[in-house]
Amino acid sequence: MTNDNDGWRTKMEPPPRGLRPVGNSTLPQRLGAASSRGPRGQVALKPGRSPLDWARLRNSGENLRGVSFPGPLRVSSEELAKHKSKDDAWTVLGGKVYNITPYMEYHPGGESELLRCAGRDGTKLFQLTHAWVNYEVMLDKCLVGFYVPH
Ligand code: HEM
Repeated sequence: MTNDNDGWRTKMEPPPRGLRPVGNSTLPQRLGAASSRGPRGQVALKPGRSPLDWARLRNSGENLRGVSFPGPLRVSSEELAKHKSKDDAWTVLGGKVYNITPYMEYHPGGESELLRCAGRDGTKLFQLTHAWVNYEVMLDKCLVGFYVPH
Protein backbone atom coordinates (compact mmCIF):
# COMPACT_ATOMS: atom_id res chain seq x y z
CA MET A 1 0.00 0.00 0.00
CA THR A 2 1.38 3.41 -0.90
CA ASN A 3 0.94 6.51 1.16
CA ASP A 4 2.11 9.84 -0.21
CA ASN A 5 1.61 11.57 3.08
CA ASP A 6 5.03 11.77 4.66
CA GLY A 7 3.94 10.99 8.16
CA TRP A 8 1.89 12.07 11.16
CA ARG A 9 3.45 15.50 11.43
CA THR A 10 1.74 16.69 8.25
CA LYS A 11 -1.62 15.30 9.27
CA MET A 12 -3.54 16.79 12.15
CA GLU A 13 -3.27 13.61 14.14
CA PRO A 14 -1.39 12.59 17.26
CA PRO A 15 1.90 10.77 16.77
CA PRO A 16 1.81 6.97 16.81
CA ARG A 17 1.79 5.59 20.32
CA GLY A 18 5.44 4.58 20.40
CA LEU A 19 6.53 8.11 19.48
CA ARG A 20 4.66 10.03 22.13
CA PRO A 21 6.75 11.81 24.70
CA VAL A 22 7.22 10.36 28.13
CA GLY A 23 4.61 11.29 30.66
CA ASN A 24 1.37 10.58 28.80
CA SER A 25 0.19 7.92 31.15
CA THR A 26 1.14 9.94 34.19
CA LEU A 27 -0.99 12.99 33.34
CA PRO A 28 -2.90 13.69 36.55
CA GLN A 29 -6.56 13.02 35.81
CA ARG A 30 -8.47 16.25 35.95
CA LEU A 31 -9.32 16.91 32.33
CA GLY A 32 -13.01 16.76 31.41
CA ALA A 33 -14.18 13.69 29.48
CA ALA A 34 -15.44 15.35 26.31
CA SER A 35 -13.22 18.33 25.61
CA SER A 36 -11.65 20.24 22.78
CA ARG A 37 -8.20 19.37 24.03
CA GLY A 38 -5.46 17.74 21.99
CA PRO A 39 -4.33 14.16 22.56
CA ARG A 40 -2.06 15.14 25.46
CA GLY A 41 -4.48 17.60 27.01
CA GLN A 42 -3.35 20.69 25.11
CA VAL A 43 -5.78 23.57 24.73
CA ALA A 44 -6.20 25.91 21.76
CA LEU A 45 -4.30 29.05 22.70
CA LYS A 46 -5.64 32.49 21.73
CA PRO A 47 -3.93 34.23 18.82
CA GLY A 48 -0.80 35.97 20.06
CA ARG A 49 -0.30 33.46 22.87
CA SER A 50 2.03 30.95 21.23
CA PRO A 51 5.30 29.76 22.82
CA LEU A 52 7.09 32.18 20.51
CA ASP A 53 4.93 35.05 21.75
CA TRP A 54 5.82 34.06 25.30
CA ALA A 55 9.51 34.16 24.40
CA ARG A 56 9.01 37.66 23.00
CA LEU A 57 7.23 38.86 26.14
CA ARG A 58 9.98 37.35 28.31
CA ASN A 59 12.56 39.33 26.41
CA SER A 60 10.54 42.54 26.22
CA GLY A 61 11.95 43.95 29.44
CA GLU A 62 8.49 44.13 31.01
CA ASN A 63 8.34 43.37 34.73
CA LEU A 64 6.82 39.89 34.82
CA ARG A 65 7.61 39.33 38.50
CA GLY A 66 4.66 41.38 39.63
CA VAL A 67 6.64 42.87 42.52
CA SER A 68 8.53 46.13 42.53
CA PHE A 69 11.34 45.08 44.88
CA PRO A 70 14.30 44.55 42.53
CA GLY A 71 15.92 41.55 44.24
CA PRO A 72 14.72 38.06 45.05
CA LEU A 73 12.32 37.83 47.99
CA ARG A 74 12.10 35.22 50.72
CA VAL A 75 8.59 33.84 50.52
CA SER A 76 6.88 32.02 53.40
CA SER A 77 4.13 29.41 52.93
CA GLU A 78 1.70 31.90 54.44
CA GLU A 79 2.59 34.50 51.82
CA LEU A 80 2.60 31.93 49.01
CA ALA A 81 -0.95 30.82 49.89
CA LYS A 82 -2.24 34.37 49.29
CA HIS A 83 -1.37 34.17 45.61
CA LYS A 84 -3.74 31.56 44.31
CA SER A 85 -6.08 33.40 41.95
CA LYS A 86 -5.91 33.72 38.19
CA ASP A 87 -5.02 37.41 38.47
CA ASP A 88 -2.41 36.86 41.15
CA ALA A 89 -0.84 33.42 41.01
CA TRP A 90 2.46 32.30 42.44
CA THR A 91 3.86 28.80 42.56
CA VAL A 92 6.99 27.07 43.79
CA LEU A 93 9.07 24.96 41.45
CA GLY A 94 12.28 23.44 42.77
CA GLY A 95 12.38 25.82 45.73
CA LYS A 96 11.95 28.94 43.60
CA VAL A 97 8.85 31.10 43.70
CA TYR A 98 7.44 32.18 40.35
CA ASN A 99 4.72 34.63 39.42
CA ILE A 100 2.77 32.54 36.91
CA THR A 101 0.06 35.17 36.33
CA PRO A 102 1.51 36.49 33.07
CA TYR A 103 1.96 32.93 31.76
CA MET A 104 -1.73 31.96 32.24
CA GLU A 105 -2.87 32.52 28.66
CA TYR A 106 0.29 31.01 27.24
CA HIS A 107 0.12 27.68 29.01
CA PRO A 108 -0.45 24.90 26.45
CA GLY A 109 -2.22 22.86 29.10
CA GLY A 110 -4.71 25.65 29.82
CA GLU A 111 -5.34 28.06 32.66
CA SER A 112 -7.30 25.68 34.87
CA GLU A 113 -4.46 23.16 34.91
CA LEU A 114 -1.90 25.84 35.66
CA LEU A 115 -4.06 27.17 38.49
CA ARG A 116 -3.81 23.83 40.22
CA CYS A 117 -0.32 24.75 41.37
CA ALA A 118 -1.20 28.35 42.31
CA GLY A 119 -0.61 29.34 45.93
CA ARG A 120 1.30 26.16 46.68
CA ASP A 121 4.37 24.13 45.84
CA GLY A 122 3.73 22.88 42.30
CA THR A 123 6.94 20.87 41.94
CA LYS A 124 5.37 17.41 42.19
CA LEU A 125 2.44 18.15 39.94
CA PHE A 126 4.71 19.77 37.40
CA GLN A 127 7.08 16.80 37.35
CA LEU A 128 4.21 14.35 37.00
CA THR A 129 2.79 16.26 34.06
CA HIS A 130 5.79 17.29 32.01
CA ALA A 131 9.16 16.76 33.65
CA TRP A 132 10.82 17.59 30.31
CA VAL A 133 9.66 21.23 30.35
CA ASN A 134 12.48 23.65 31.23
CA TYR A 135 10.63 25.95 33.64
CA GLU A 136 13.82 27.63 34.81
CA VAL A 137 14.34 29.14 31.38
CA MET A 138 10.67 29.66 30.56
CA LEU A 139 9.88 31.47 33.79
CA ASP A 140 13.23 33.17 34.39
CA LYS A 141 11.73 36.67 34.22
CA CYS A 142 8.87 35.61 36.54
CA LEU A 143 11.12 34.73 39.47
CA VAL A 144 9.80 36.33 42.65
CA GLY A 145 12.34 34.74 44.99
CA PHE A 146 12.97 31.70 47.15
CA TYR A 147 10.64 29.56 49.15
CA VAL A 148 11.30 29.55 52.87
CA PRO A 149 8.34 27.51 54.14
CA HIS A 150 8.94 28.04 57.87
C1 HEM B 1 4.47 26.99 36.05
C2 HEM B 1 4.24 25.83 35.73
C3 HEM B 1 4.07 25.28 34.33
C4 HEM B 1 4.73 25.56 33.16
C5 HEM B 1 5.85 26.55 32.92
C6 HEM B 1 4.15 24.69 32.15
C7 HEM B 1 4.54 24.64 30.82
C8 HEM B 1 4.02 23.80 29.88
C9 HEM B 1 4.52 23.61 28.54
C10 HEM B 1 5.74 24.29 27.93
C11 HEM B 1 3.74 22.71 27.92
C12 HEM B 1 3.92 22.14 26.51
C13 HEM B 1 4.67 20.82 26.68
C14 HEM B 1 4.96 20.07 25.43
O1 HEM B 1 4.48 20.44 24.37
O2 HEM B 1 5.71 19.06 25.53
C15 HEM B 1 2.70 22.35 28.85
C16 HEM B 1 1.68 21.47 28.58
C17 HEM B 1 0.80 21.03 29.49
N1 HEM B 1 0.76 21.33 30.84
FE1 HEM B 1 1.95 22.62 31.78
N2 HEM B 1 3.17 23.94 32.73
C18 HEM B 1 3.11 24.26 34.07
C19 HEM B 1 2.28 23.72 35.01
C20 HEM B 1 1.34 22.76 34.77
C21 HEM B 1 0.50 22.14 35.76
C22 HEM B 1 0.55 22.44 37.26
C23 HEM B 1 -0.30 21.25 35.11
C24 HEM B 1 -1.34 20.31 35.61
C25 HEM B 1 -1.60 20.02 36.76
C26 HEM B 1 0.03 21.32 33.71
C27 HEM B 1 -0.60 20.60 32.73
C28 HEM B 1 -0.26 20.62 31.41
C29 HEM B 1 -0.94 19.86 30.38
C30 HEM B 1 -2.15 18.96 30.58
C31 HEM B 1 -0.28 20.12 29.20
C32 HEM B 1 -0.65 19.60 27.81
C33 HEM B 1 -0.03 18.27 27.60
C34 HEM B 1 1.34 18.31 26.98
O3 HEM B 1 1.66 19.21 26.21
O4 HEM B 1 2.11 17.38 27.27
N3 HEM B 1 1.03 22.24 33.54
N4 HEM B 1 2.91 23.00 30.05
